[in-house]
Amino acid sequence: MQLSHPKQYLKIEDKTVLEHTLNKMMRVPNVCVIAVAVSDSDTVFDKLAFCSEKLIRTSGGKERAESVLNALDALLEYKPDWVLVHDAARPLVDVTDIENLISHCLEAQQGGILAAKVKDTIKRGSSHSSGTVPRDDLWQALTPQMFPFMTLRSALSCALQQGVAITDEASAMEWQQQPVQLIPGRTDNIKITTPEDYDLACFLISKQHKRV
Ligand SMILES: Nc1ccn([C@@H]2O[C@H](COP(=O)(O)OP(=O)(O)OP(=O)(O)O)[C@@H](O)[C@H]2O)c(=O)n1
Ligand SMILES: C[C@](O)(CO)[C@H](O)COP(=O)(O)O
Repeated sequence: MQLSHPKQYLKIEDKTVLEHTLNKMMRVPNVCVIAVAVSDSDTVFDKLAFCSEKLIRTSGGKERAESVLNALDALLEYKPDWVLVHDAARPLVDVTDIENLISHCLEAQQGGILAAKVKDTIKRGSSHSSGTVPRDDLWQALTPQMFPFMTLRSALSCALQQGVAITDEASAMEWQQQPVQLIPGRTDNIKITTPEDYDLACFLISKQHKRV
């Protein structure tokens, strides 16, 4: 985003991206505790006006997987059976989608992720296309991603120790041959990565607020 401050503190309407995201997670009845991985040098988080005893602050890591592992370590004392991992940069997530993910995982007793079927024609190449990729079984991984707590912790910890590339929790579970259900989620659950995503997120949040 080429910003001077972390993108989770960009304002959308009267709140930061992070507050919008956390408000969504706090509305999910099954969520008992939320660990937020925040850089140790961050001075903004503690000034945000969250009034929830559900929230705990943990240290962020250099990579996403390290942040997640730190957060899982902080949750150990609560002895959770399951955990949902969500990107701060996805404030548009739909609470009904999260509840649907939770139901599927609990019913099947298997982990799963919100995901969206790829709907565009996909090309392979750098400056020129070297071909079109069949997309019948291609999905875009979204978050939250929900897994049995101890299995995820051990998969992430082994993957980090062995230098395996982990861009989401599902990749650590796949590497350990653990099942990952693909649960269709709304495609407007976008990750704010570029300035265009931010503009779209502002528009979508105002639309969501008009619906509620
Ligand atoms: N060291 C890191 C990096 C990322 N994340 C989390 O991973 C999510 C997805 O990462 P992404 O936003 O794609 O990556 P960043 O490195 O945060 O951002 P950017 O690509 O815009 O630089 C973020 O919302 C954040 O919640 C994290 O916890 N710790
Ligand atoms: C978890 C994720 O948002 C799923 O789409 C994504 O993998 C985050 O990874 P990034 O490499 O930080 O974009």
